[in-house]
Formats: sequence, C-alpha cells, structure tokens
Amino acid sequence: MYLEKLSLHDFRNYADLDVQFSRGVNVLLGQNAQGKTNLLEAIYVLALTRSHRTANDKELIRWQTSSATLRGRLHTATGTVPLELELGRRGKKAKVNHLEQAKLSQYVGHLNVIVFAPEDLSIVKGAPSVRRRFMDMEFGQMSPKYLYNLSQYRTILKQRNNYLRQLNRQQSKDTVFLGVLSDQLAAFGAEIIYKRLQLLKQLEKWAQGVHQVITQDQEQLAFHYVTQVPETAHESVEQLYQALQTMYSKQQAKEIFQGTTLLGPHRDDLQFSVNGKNVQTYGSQGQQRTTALSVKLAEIDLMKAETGEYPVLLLDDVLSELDAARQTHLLKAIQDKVQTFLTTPSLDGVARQLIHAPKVFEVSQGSLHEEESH
Ligand SMILES: Nc1ncnc2c1ncn2[C@@H]1O[C@H](COP(=O)(O)OP(=O)(O)OP(=O)(O)O)[C@@H](O)[C@H]1O
Repeated sequence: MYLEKLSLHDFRNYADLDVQFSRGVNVLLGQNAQGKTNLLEAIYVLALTRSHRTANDKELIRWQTSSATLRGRLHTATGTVPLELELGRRGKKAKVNHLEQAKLSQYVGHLNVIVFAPEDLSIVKGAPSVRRRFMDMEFGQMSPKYLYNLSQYRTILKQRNNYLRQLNRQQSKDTVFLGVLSDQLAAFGAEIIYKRLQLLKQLEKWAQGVHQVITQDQEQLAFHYVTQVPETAHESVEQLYQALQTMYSKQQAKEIFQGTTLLGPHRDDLQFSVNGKNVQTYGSQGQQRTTALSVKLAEIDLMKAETGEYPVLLLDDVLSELDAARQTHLLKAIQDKVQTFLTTPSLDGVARQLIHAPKVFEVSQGSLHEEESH
C-alpha cells in the first residue's frame, strides 16, 4: 500500500498542507524544528488515530486553533481509499470512504505504518511497558480483533482495579462481583496473550533471518514472551483462560491487599536474546541496535504476511544513527517494495545510490517544497 496524497489542516505547525508523495522513497530534509517529525507523526496519526510521541491529542492541534483535520488518499491492492480524521478538543471522528466509523477500531488497519526512530532502541533497552506498547500498536494494526480485545481488557481492568481498592478499604465485602470481573478479565486476557504468542512466533522467525544476515551468521536472535501464566497453558485460548482464572482466585487475597490486578497481559514482557544471552542486560550498544533493526525490518514482512500488503515505513532520523553496514541493509530491505518517508537534516553520508529516484522535500516552518535536482 502507499499514501498518495496527504492534506493537513491545523495539525502541529502545519496550518494548511496539500502534498503528493512518491510510492517509493520520500525524503524530508530540513533544519531542526521545522516540522519533519510532525509530518511523520501526521501519517502515523492518520493510520492509528493516535500519536507515537504523545498520549495527549490536544498537543496535535495547532496552537490557538480548536481542531485538526488529516486527510489521506491511500492506494491498496484493491483500490483507492480516502481516509479522514478530525481531532477536536472533545474527541475524534474518523471516516473511511467518507463514511464515519462508529468505532475507531473499525478505522485502524486501513493504513498500516511502521515507525522507526532513534527511541526505538528502547524496545530493547527500555521498560516492559515500552515493549507491551510496541506489541499492542503493531498487532492492533494487523488484527482488529486484537484491538477490540485490548480495549475491552483495559475497560475491565480499570473497573477491577477500582473494585479491588474498594475491597481493600472495606467499602465492600462482595467478592462474588470480583469473581465476575476476574472471569471477564481472564477471557479477554487469554485472547490477547494467545495472539501475542502467535504473532511473536512469526515475528521471531522473520527477525532471526534478518539478524543472521546483518551479523553474517555470527549471532542467533531469539524472543521470549515473559508471563506468569505457565508455558503448559500456552497451547490454546481455553487453556490460557483456565490458567488465568485459577491464578486470579489463588491471588485474590494478595490483590485485595495491594488494591490492584497483579497478573495478566498488562504485566507481561518480551525479552530478546542473542546467542542465548539477554540483549537488554548483556548486549553491547551495537547488538542492541542490530536487534532493534532486525525487529523493525521483520515487522515489514510480518505485516505483509498478515495483511497481504507492505506497510508504509516512517524512518525518523535513523540513518545517521546507523553505521554504513546497517544503513545499507536497511535501504536494501525497503528498496522498491515499501513506501518510505525518511527525515534527515542532510543527505550527506547517506548511501544515496541505494535510494532509487527519491522525491525530496525541503521542510521549512510547516511547509514543504519539492526539490528538483536530486
Ligand atoms: N501544536 C502545535 N502547534 C504549532 N506548532 C507546533 C505544535 N507542536 C509543535 N509545534 C512546532 O513544531 C516544531 C517542531 O517540529 P518537529 O518536531 O517536526 O521538528 P523537526 O523538523 O523534526 O526537527 P528535529 O530535527 O529537531 O527533530 C517546533 O517549532 C514546535 O514549536
């Protein structure tokens, strides 16, 4: 798939923008703070209805204005799809083919994007919450059912935590209701864990291949999903459900004491190892970078396998972070198959010959100028 056109109105520092992109590589050149990342963010928001940089949608609306509009024309194997997203102070409206979608989960999944920014090293180095967010954002794009289960899970988790606090303060003694909430949480939690395990297995397979090539067969990458649910129960949703249910009833007293839900997919993690050693703890900076790059490149293939189409790739200032070999690998992997947007202060030091006929834009104070002579 590729994004043919993008129009922005009052999004970040873009008052009005109308731009036509190449289906290959689009380079966004410019000084600091001109709007390069804002443009990548706009594409991400158009895809997922939320930003990868902030949880606060209000920050996305141009200062002194009250709403932002993003429109895109998407090309897929089956045709052209107009997408529209309006961000207001009180909420958002999403349209596909000019029809408003009742649920955002029906909207997400049309435009699939993968973003790779220097902060993505935190997938390897950062806190478990970063990796959970990574799984949820990526898998949510591939599976509307995953997104639905996740939003149900979050709603029930909030209710259950509130109720655990009430029990803790002895404002209630009714553990029957807690049982009902535990049962619902276990049902959605089991679906989420099962899908994560399935998709991680596939992602691992792709990532191992990429990693082997980058490291010239020196390093073997492996994933490990970390959960309190015993591995014997990982075979089916039903087994996971039973296991979670049993664990919630066993931990009931402890959870009431702490006033919060102590197990489930919101507490799980993902570990990466290279040659049997945890990369987060023992990996060099270079190994951590290679792992992050392998995972990102693997996502491109996984998304193709799951959805039938290559996603759009957003590379935020990553080329300068990669050494020549990794840069070459990345550019070769995307060549002629993935529409790519890359931001960079300058193309000096970038292996230009690996970027075929790029469309180069100069970004300056919230406007774009296409450069001819590249
Ligand atoms: N809601 C907003 N309304 C108006 N302007 C905004 C808004 N949010 C951010 N900006 C402006 O956008 C600019 C930052 O743009 P962006 O983050 O895209 O930088 P960049 O071009 O990627 O630069 P760098 O290379 O430094 O990351 C800043 O000038 C900031 O003041």
